Amino acid sequence: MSDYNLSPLWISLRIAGLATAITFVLGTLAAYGMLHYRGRWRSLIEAVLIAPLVLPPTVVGFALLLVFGRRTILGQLLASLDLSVIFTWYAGVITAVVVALPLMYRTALGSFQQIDPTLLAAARTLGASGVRVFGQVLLPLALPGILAGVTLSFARALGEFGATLMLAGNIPGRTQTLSMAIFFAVQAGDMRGAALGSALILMLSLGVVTGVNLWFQRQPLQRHRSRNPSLRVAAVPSTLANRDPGAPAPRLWVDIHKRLPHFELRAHLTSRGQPLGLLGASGSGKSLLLRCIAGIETPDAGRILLNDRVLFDAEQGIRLPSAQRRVGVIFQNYALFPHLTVGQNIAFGIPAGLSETEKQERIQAQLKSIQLKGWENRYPSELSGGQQQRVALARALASDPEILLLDEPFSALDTHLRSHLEHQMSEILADYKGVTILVTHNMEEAFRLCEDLAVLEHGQIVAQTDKRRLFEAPPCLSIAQLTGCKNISRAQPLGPQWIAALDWGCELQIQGSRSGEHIAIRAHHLALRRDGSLPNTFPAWLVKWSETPHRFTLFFKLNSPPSHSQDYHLQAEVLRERWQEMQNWGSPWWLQLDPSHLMMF
Ligand SMILES: Nc1ncnc2c1ncn2[C@@H]1O[C@H](COP(=O)(O)OP(=O)(O)OP(=O)(O)O)[C@@H](O)[C@H]1O
Repeated sequence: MSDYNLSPLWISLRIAGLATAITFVLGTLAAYGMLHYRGRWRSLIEAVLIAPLVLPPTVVGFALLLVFGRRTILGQLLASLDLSVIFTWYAGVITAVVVALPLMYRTALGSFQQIDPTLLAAARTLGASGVRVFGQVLLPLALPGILAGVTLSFARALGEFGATLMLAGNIPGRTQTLSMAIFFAVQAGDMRGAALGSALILMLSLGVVTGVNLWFQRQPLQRHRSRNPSLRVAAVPSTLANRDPGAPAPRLWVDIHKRLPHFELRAHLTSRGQPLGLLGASGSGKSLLLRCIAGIETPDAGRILLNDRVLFDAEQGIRLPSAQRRVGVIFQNYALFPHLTVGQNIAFGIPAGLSETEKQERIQAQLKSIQLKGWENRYPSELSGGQQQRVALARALASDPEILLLDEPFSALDTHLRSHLEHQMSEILADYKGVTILVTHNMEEAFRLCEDLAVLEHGQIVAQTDKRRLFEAPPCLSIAQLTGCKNISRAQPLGPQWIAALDWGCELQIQGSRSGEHIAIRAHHLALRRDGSLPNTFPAWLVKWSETPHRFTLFFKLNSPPSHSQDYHLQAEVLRERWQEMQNWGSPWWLQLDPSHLMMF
């Protein structure tokens, strides 16, 4: 070993080291650029970036000679500056970058694509610029893939032979790398030299790969230990402080149109400062509407106004980016940054310009308000679903948003936690003075948390009104169903104030002059009587029942006994205690459809 010329080793390390650094920068930037680029040149650009991986090294070398050769334009330009690339170690760096770049690019792109896009959207809604999203969210989350790319690039650069030989030549002591030294040692019959060179390359490549793997295996532990920010614990007032009580109520005005390949959203919505519940069947466009308001999606036409600001105006070409909209979004999966602690997650959205002390005060105030004081150094993976939801709420509120968009925030929680967190949420929302929109499937939840309700159906807002009004007088059949009405029958007019309920097999007296094709009554409005003396009262046979801890749902058939378990007309809901009294009355019961509770559609 002592007489082995080590210059190829140093040249290889110098070339591979510099090439890896350049490849890392170019590869990750190219991957970031291509992550969002959907233009028509995408396939061609990808093909060019990947080509060196699939082309023979001699072809790559020849192509580089055509670019950097002494007779080319670039070569002559360099010569006029007394510079030359070919037959220098820089040529080795250039070829190593070209052949390693596809590996770095592909691995980085693959890692970026694995990252939940909601995390990036969340970062943008919290006011982060593109550079910050890249540096603080995308890059750290893609770190395993990026490191794999760096390792592969280093190994590839270290082993590059054919293209380097063509561009840099084999000049001992200047451009001769280990790979070349091995090749020429074999040619010269120096098997011992070739074996030593090969062993060096093997040790270097395996050493780097193993070293990176070992470092990375220790990483989760290191993260939890070393990244604990020195968050100062101090008793501070809540930052959810009420805004000026005399301030005008916050307002949102939305009138937008967005066309997707299989869906069209045409939504007109206003919010007058009270929490607004957004109801609608699955796929009706609720999340899409929120994403348009947050600036994650861009409508094709229309306007979005928030207080005195225009967030979007297609005609005037105004498209305020998410980061400038001052929206706080609670995503369905909460979208907490997994590589940041609870404290760092909350700090992410705090507007720039505050001093470190003010920042810490705001974090502590948020932690206090969500009852997670002392949890600032935990990672999201160490929290329960309910705790994650609260951190997401605190993170959104810490960014001081003018509007809070909550996309089914309780959907991932069990019933007990749901009601507990709903209570906490209602207290926080009561203090929050911005616009709130809550998307939910749960009618009762919407009723408890919101004052106004809007209903979205097939991409259109079909109703927006005070919650009580929506339940008492649903404007259409689908809203009656959506708000929990279980008894619906086709209707046929019989005369003034009389209709035939075709599916219930009875004739009913109705109030006023309302007409329609359907008649409906809510299950809790059906009344059980001892006799048929009141209007719209019919003999009813009990077909079956289902029970919850406090209520019974009773399935009745009117006017004749049932023939099977599906042979029923109406569902009535009664409290358990009341049913225990009534069940002794004996069959048939008398069921009253009070005219004042009948709804026509
Ligand atoms: N990026 C997209 N590209 C194409 N179609 C989309 C896209 N985003 C949403 N859609 C379609 O738009 C419609 C509305 O989706 P959206 O997620 O808003 O529904 P939703 O009412 O929130 O449903 P859920 O209650 O199930 O979450 C769906 O039919 C969906 O397939």
